[in-house]
Amino acid sequence: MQNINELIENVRHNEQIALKFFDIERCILSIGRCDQFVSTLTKEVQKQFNVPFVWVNLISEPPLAHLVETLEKTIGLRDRVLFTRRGAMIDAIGAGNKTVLMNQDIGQYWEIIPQSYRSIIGSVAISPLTMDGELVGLFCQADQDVGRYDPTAKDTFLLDQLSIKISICLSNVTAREKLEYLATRDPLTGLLNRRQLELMLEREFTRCKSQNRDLTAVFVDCDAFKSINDTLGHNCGDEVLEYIAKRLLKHVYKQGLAFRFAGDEFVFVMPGKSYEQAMEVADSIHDYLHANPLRYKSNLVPITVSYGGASVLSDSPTSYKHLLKIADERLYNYKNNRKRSVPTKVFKFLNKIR
Ligand SMILES: Nc1nc2c(ncn2[C@@H]2O[C@H](COP(=O)(O)OP(=O)(O)OP(=O)(O)O)[C@@H](O)[C@H]2O)c(=O)[nH]1
Repeated sequence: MQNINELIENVRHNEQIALKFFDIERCILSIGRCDQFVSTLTKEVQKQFNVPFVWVNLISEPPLAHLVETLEKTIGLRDRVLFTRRGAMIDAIGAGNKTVLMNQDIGQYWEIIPQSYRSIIGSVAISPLTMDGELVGLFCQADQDVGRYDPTAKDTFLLDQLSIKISICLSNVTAREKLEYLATRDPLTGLLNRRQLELMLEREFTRCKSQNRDLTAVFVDCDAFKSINDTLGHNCGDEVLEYIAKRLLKHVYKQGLAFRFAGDEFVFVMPGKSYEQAMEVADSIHDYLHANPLRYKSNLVPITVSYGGASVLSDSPTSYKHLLKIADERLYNYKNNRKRSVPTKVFKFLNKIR
């Protein structure tokens, strides 16, 4: 008789858990952004099951590589998401792709645990997150109490069910983000595309004008790019564009955004920065490229760029398109003035290997 009561009690308990799973799934199923997904998932599980520490580990390679930038930039996700080697994940859960419970020697798996939790947690449940059968992450729940996720006493069936649901939702959000990434980025350099430049500039231009705040846009164009293509080939040309794009990102990072405008033309935009401040950044990009030729096969390809900028406060443009037009004209003037001087280094090099 007691067994039947126990059985009924178990069924009730499982039904309650299934309802909680349903609530969690309902909250995360239609989320389109990975930062909201991680934030909502971890908070919902904390709330529904009263778990003090919940976080996910994700790989930083495909198919999740495009999520890294957003997730690392989101301040509220500190301790909620870690980018971890797949090897470290396999070390923790083995090859079985099943939930593992631990309350001893947790320290040896430090790579998969946020630093601030390492000395506090007494037990942890680690569940695999998979996409197309491949391990891509771990869903982790932990408590100070060593008995909460005791490997000798607990069945992991329900936790495995939860991790399957989370894996399906992760696949959905990843696919949505991938589509958005492809629609907003230049496929060669990974920089934001021209459409995004126009959307961002239109928004920021209105905001800066109304707040009497500065905003500077700078065109950057590779010198003699056609000759690089013609002499060393299209692949080399592609590498030059990628090299310039990386440099732009490095110098503009945290102060603004960089875009591929068209062909060998790039634009960076710095809200809140004056013309002089943005020009200093352009100078430093130019100087770096000038001093560091690109290594392509057995060649060191010299690269120089021309640039021209315009800003809201010093040029008083009437629209964001006008701002871009002024910057483009300055680039054109700069290029024409320099044509006879600096790029000679590039031409000399190209003539030598022709
Ligand atoms: N490799 C490569 N070439 C491209 C790409 N997009 C455009 N191009 C080429 O870039 C070249 C741009 O030529 P131009 O606008 O004359 O530029 P340039 O030779 O740098 O001339 P100046 O700007 O006057 O110094 C064209 O030959 C395009 O075919 C690309 O994605 N990859």
